[in-house]
Amino acid sequence: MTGDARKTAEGLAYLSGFGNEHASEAVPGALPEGRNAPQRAPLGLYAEQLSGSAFTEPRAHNRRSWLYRIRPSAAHPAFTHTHNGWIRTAPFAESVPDPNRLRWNPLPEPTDGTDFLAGLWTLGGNGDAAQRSGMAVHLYHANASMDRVFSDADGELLIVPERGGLLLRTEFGLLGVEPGEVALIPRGVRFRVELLDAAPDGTAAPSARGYVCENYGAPFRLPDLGPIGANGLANARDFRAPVAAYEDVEGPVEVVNKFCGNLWTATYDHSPLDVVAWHGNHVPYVYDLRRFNVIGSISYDHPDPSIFTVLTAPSDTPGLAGVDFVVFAPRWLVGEDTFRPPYFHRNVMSEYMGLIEGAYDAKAEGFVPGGGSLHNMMSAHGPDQETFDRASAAELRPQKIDDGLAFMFETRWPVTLTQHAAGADHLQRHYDDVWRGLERHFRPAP
Ligand SMILES: O=C(O)Cc1cc(O)ccc1O
Ligand SMILES: [Fe+2]
Repeated sequence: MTGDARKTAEGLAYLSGFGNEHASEAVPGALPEGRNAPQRAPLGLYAEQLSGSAFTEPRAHNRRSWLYRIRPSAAHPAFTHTHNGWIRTAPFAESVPDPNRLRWNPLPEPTDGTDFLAGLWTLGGNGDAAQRSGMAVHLYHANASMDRVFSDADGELLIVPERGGLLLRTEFGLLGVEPGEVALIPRGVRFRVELLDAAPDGTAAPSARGYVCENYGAPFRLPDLGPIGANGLANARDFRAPVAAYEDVEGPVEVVNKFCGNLWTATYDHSPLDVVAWHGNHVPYVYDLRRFNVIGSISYDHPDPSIFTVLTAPSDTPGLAGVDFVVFAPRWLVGEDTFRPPYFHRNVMSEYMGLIEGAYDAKAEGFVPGGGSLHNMMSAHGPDQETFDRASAAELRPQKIDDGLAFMFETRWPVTLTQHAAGADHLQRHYDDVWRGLERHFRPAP
């Protein structure tokens, strides 16, 4: 069930644009013309709608796709409850919400035969999946491709690889996603995660690793640009959706469905990745973070990191995100008479940060690729002592920050940890010490 022997993202075709009404057919004539549900769909296919928003939501936010498939999704046996592995779901009540600054090293290497789903490890989250609000932070590590198929009724999945490329076989077609890129699987869309080859000779990467934001709330969208104008930040045309590609497989296929926090499994007698044509706007996509158009201060002061928002999942309160996905991409710093790294701060929003490669400009050491930090609501944080000392004394020439790629999931509610994250061996025990050496410099008299 894992398809081609060699797994590479080369040569995959894509459709360009964010939120578009895309249309694609893997077989000419598979997509009906002029209507969604003809009496008999072309080529003997079944027509089916997948709704990602209520039917009646405003047109600008309405999301649905029409799928033309070999079998309707309804043709499946009953799901039975299975074990949840390391996956947990909001509401999170396993641990006492922690006001401390917390930082983790990367997950340990997975045991042999760990696929993406078995290697999905929930750090924590907020809200309530059944109420369709809030989010969860997960990490993953995997050294095997999935044979099974997964779908998440609880939310959309923003996948942020840190190590190893992934091939996502979805109902809508194939997406390749490498470290430095992100992929989004919309709520309810079925997919399988396979590991891309690390080398052209077909050698698979020893393991893949990364982060996942599970967004239970309103789907991620591009932020408004306000006075920035019509262009900039993540440009819509750089988002890529797959072209239709289908599996025509008869035989047992395990399908795992995450529903209100639990995993349910059923063995289908065919592959549900059997969509021959589709059209609509509830679609998976990939985005290369290096395409992000970074906008910042060209005069003085360090702007708030909202300027680096790639995608925002709005709440019911204007300007208040359920979760923002923010990237700290390569950029020039030119601020005059300015402390250039991130400032000291306390924030009503809660900040989970991860590192895709290199280093992050607020932390001299200890924040490593594959690791992560959590600065919950109002916890005091900012540059570590070494960064503060260096930046306070630095000569303010134009400076290129191009030695790392960090990101943040910034959310409106505190993140409560799972028990396994709160007690993890890879939780750093002395993170507070990075701010310990910040001495007083106050001199009341000049
Ligand atoms: O805490 C962090 O490193 C993230 C962050 C970056 C920044 O440039 C300003 C504020 C902020 O929370
Ligand atoms: Fe912060």
